[in-house]
Amino acid sequence: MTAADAPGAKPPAPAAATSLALDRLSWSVGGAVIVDDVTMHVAEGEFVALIGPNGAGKTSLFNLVSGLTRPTAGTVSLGGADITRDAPHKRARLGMGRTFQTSSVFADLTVGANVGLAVQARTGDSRRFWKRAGADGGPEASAALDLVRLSHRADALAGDLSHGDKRKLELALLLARRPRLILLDEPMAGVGAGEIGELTTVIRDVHREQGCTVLMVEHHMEVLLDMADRLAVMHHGALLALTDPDSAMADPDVQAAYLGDGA
Ligand SMILES: Nc1ncnc2c1ncn2[C@@H]1O[C@H](COP(=O)(O)OP(=O)(O)OP(=O)(O)O)[C@@H](O)[C@H]1O
Repeated sequence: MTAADAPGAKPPAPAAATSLALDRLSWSVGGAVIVDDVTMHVAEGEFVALIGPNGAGKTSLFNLVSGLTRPTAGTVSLGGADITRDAPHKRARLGMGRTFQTSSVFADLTVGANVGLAVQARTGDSRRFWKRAGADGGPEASAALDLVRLSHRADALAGDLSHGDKRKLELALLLARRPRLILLDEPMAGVGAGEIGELTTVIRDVHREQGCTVLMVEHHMEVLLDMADRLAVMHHGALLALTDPDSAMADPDVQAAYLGDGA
């Protein structure tokens, strides 16, 4: 009898199912290989940060994941379903949500109405939205605003928000669509130093409380180290490392890539 067979022994924890799977993914333009044979599996609920020097191919890989561009080779799967040929809106319906480096909020609407519209876009219930939009966009919008710590700004015009608060609003817009997988494209870009700490906390709360999978591109290394389960390090279009943050930062190849002599 092994220890695992002993009476009262706990069964081994089941391995988490794969959320996002990229298999041998490549993308070439005009003869240049921009994404080079990337294989990466992200588990349900995992937080993976995609890092790498400028021009490494991070945004290009994001575009392949979200469907903005089609790979020249390889596959993208979500929850086991092959979505390689699916358009971005179909991926969104399957539970993939993405923020962009440029803001996508309606500047002339209130914060609450922006989130209310996102809820309505999911439920398709325009009557319910317009009935409640005047107040705060409805209870689901309020819950999303609470989670991103923006409830106190529900009546403000979205265009009047600081960069950091706009990023929180974009997260609330994503949450309203109830994604299984969130793609965050440089959420700290343009955000003032004083707002980075709170935005980091909000992203961490969203990940923990919603239990969704997160893939995030970010240059601010200091926020990633205690946030991400694993770092995926890209260099010259290829995946150089995919491991826990400490191991990734200690990897000589990763250090060389950041110093510019890792070619
Ligand atoms: N449509 C395109 N046509 C030609 N080259 C492209 C195209 N898109 C990206 N590239 C090139 O591919 C490389 C990777 O670009 P990408 O934007 O994916 O890198 P990145 O890692 O996101 O960089 P950064 O950190 O600076 O945002 C760059 O050399 C870029 O010039």
